[in-house]
Amino acid sequence: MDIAVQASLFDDPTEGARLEPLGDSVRRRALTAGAWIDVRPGWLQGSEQLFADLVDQVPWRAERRQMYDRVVDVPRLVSFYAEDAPLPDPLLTEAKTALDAHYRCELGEPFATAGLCYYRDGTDSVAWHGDTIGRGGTEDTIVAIVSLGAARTLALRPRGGGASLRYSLGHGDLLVMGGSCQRTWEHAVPKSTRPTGPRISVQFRTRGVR
Ligand SMILES: O=C(O)CCC(=O)C(=O)O
Ligand SMILES: [Fe+2]
Repeated sequence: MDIAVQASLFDDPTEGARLEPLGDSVRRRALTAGAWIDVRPGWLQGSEQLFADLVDQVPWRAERRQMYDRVVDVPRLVSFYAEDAPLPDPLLTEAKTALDAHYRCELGEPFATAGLCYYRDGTDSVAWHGDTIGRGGTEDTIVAIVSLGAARTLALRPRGGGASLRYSLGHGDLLVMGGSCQRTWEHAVPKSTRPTGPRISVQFRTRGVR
């Protein structure tokens, strides 16, 4: 291929999105109580156009969510893709396939659903919670999060108190919560007072975990 043509292919944001191999590029951090976090920065490369397509094409809706004993408004937009629902972009299907291959032995089942969240700016957020609706409240599970767009903080803290951890996630980063993380730890995306660009997070979960 002509070098000029090749260069223009790489420059074209619509052609750019691709997944790096996972393999041993994933770093695990053991938390307390059998919880763990895997991190793979920059897993999804060149996702600018994918981000713009998802903003335009996903049927976003406002969220209300059960938080402890109440149903509250959550300041962000969401869209849920149930098991077998076609995902809004083939790259997300590819991501699910790669995560299935990487976690299948440990997880014992495939990822089934995809929850998409759209944080329009720093005032959008999600409060401290675990994904405990369904099996995540009683069993170990794995929730894999791919982050697109501007970086936001994902904070984690042990239930019952203790120091929190903060990860800056955007631009194709992968963070995976595993083991007892949903029931022994909580996570949140805090509001940001700094000017903050939009972020989309894609959470892959197993059947019966929300
Ligand atoms: O935006 C994120 O990365 C986290 C989203 C989340 O925790 C949830 O929707 O349950
Ligand atoms: Fe969550």
